[in-house]
Amino acid sequence: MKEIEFKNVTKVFSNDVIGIENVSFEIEKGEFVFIVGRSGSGKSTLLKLLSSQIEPTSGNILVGGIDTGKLPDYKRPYFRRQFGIMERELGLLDDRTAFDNVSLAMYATEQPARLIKKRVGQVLSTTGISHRALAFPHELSVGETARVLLARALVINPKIMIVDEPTANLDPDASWDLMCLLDDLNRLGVTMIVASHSRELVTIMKKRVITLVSGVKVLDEKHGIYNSKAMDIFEEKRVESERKRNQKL
Ligand SMILES: Nc1ncnc2c1ncn2[C@@H]1O[C@H](COP(=O)(O)OP(=O)(O)OP(=O)(O)O)[C@@H](O)[C@H]1O
Repeated sequence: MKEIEFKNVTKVFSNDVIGIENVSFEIEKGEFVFIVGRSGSGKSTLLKLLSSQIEPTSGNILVGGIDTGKLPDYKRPYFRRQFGIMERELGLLDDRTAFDNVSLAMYATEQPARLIKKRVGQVLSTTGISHRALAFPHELSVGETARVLLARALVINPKIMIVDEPTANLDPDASWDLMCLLDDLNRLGVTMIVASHSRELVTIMKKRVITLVSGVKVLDEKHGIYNSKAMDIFEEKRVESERKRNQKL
């Protein structure tokens, strides 16, 4: 079943910078998809469009068959609850423990305190960080922080996980453990969309890989790899056609 559809989606920011250009793809329920590309290629823009944190300039984004552009404002908060978002920009609150940081994400769901406590305990255990539940963010290692961020994204029981650079700044062992955790969650049925710079991990995982070059989707492979050669070729072609365009002007 199609869970996500991007139809000719373009995002141009207010300064005329193109985030992504004419991108189309479909993602099935329960898929694991990597979004790869060099810095500035549009990975975060794509993820933010998907979770309705920003609006497309043109094109359509459908989630569960619903066109997000046609969603009335009053339905948006409920709509967003189907996404668990793990982004470093959405950091932890310094003056709250790991446990409280994760609990806060559940307050909007208006569940009783007893249930929130139970659910947070479960999720901290799933992400392997319950032993640090009472630690404050400055007392956590980078790897532990990543696990708390993951727990916070998971606690609302999302259908779709949007994960931006989960292994940034992690050592190889911690990166691998975290990737395996994402894989385990995916096997439980959560659709997983992960932007990553990690050449080795993307290649080892053998998942679907969507490759962006300068905001354009250039590859979409079922059991893909982090294909930096393809990125170079497409980047060269882009520069060449831009040069030709400029010469004509
Ligand atoms: N809010 C914004 N306003 C203006 N330009 C933006 C904005 N957000 C992103 N951009 C630009 O859009 C392009 C794509 O950025 P994006 O953050 O999506 O890339 P990325 O692939 O996630 O990069 P990185 O790997 O470095 O995080 C870049 O040229 C960036 O400068």
